[in-house]
Amino acid sequence: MHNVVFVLGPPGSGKGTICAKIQENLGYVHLSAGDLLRAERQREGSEFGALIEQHIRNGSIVPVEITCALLENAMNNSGDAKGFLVDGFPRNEDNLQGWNKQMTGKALVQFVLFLSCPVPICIQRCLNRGQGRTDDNEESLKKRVETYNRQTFPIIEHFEKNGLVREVKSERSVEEIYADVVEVFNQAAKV
Ligand SMILES: Nc1ncnc2c1ncn2[C@@H]1O[C@H](COP(=O)(O)OP(=O)(O)OP(=O)(O)O)[C@@H](O)[C@H]1O
Ligand SMILES: Nc1ccn([C@@H]2O[C@H](COP(=O)(O)O)[C@@H](O)[C@H]2O)c(=O)n1
Ligand SMILES: [Mg+2]
Repeated sequence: MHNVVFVLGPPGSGKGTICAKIQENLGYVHLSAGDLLRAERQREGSEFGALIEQHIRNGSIVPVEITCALLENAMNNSGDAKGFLVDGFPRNEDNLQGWNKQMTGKALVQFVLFLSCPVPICIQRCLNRGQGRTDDNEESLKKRVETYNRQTFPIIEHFEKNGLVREVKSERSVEEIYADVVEVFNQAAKV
């Protein structure tokens, strides 16, 4: 059984940054759904490359069959891990249903780490990111934020109703955020 922490928040809220620190210090393996999709987009011979790029530019969500297969493969190929930080997933109802269908009995969701941050700050961070992402531009960001508000936030609310959400405000320095995140993981380890 894989232990899983879902990590959600608006685009640019710092999910990847904080997951890298958790992976470095707390023994969880970081799996970013977006990174896995970008790698699949680049893989020679992938039948999904063009479809993935279309969704990434439009800020829309790739069908779960593709994303969940990438996540499950990555988990199975990671060897023994204390748990997995599944960053940027589930992003919509299709992701959630597909995960439940494919991963029930194979993964246990410990909690959902929600990095909350005002959208204008998130947009500025993405525009300054400098990684050459095809979706870090004003037009794509507008669509990504819309997708977050319309499709992803309701998923966070769903988990909130089930008592699974641990919110950490991420409009602060990485050090301040990470200190609160460590506390969340310490509390989770006690139960
Ligand atoms: N607390 C912070 N304060 C200032 N800048 C930050 C902070 N956290 C992350 N950043 C910067 O903001 C940018 C976006 O961060 P990151 O890639 O971690 O976000 P993300 O939530 O994974 O975004 P996306 O959803 O687009 O993948 C990066 O350039 C990162 O260095
Ligand atoms: N569950 C997911 C996650 C991501 N995507 C697509 O990738 C884009 C980038 O994601 P980041 O988390 O790296 O920002 C995202 O806008 C989607 O197009 C997805 O489809 N499903
Ligand atoms: Mg990211």
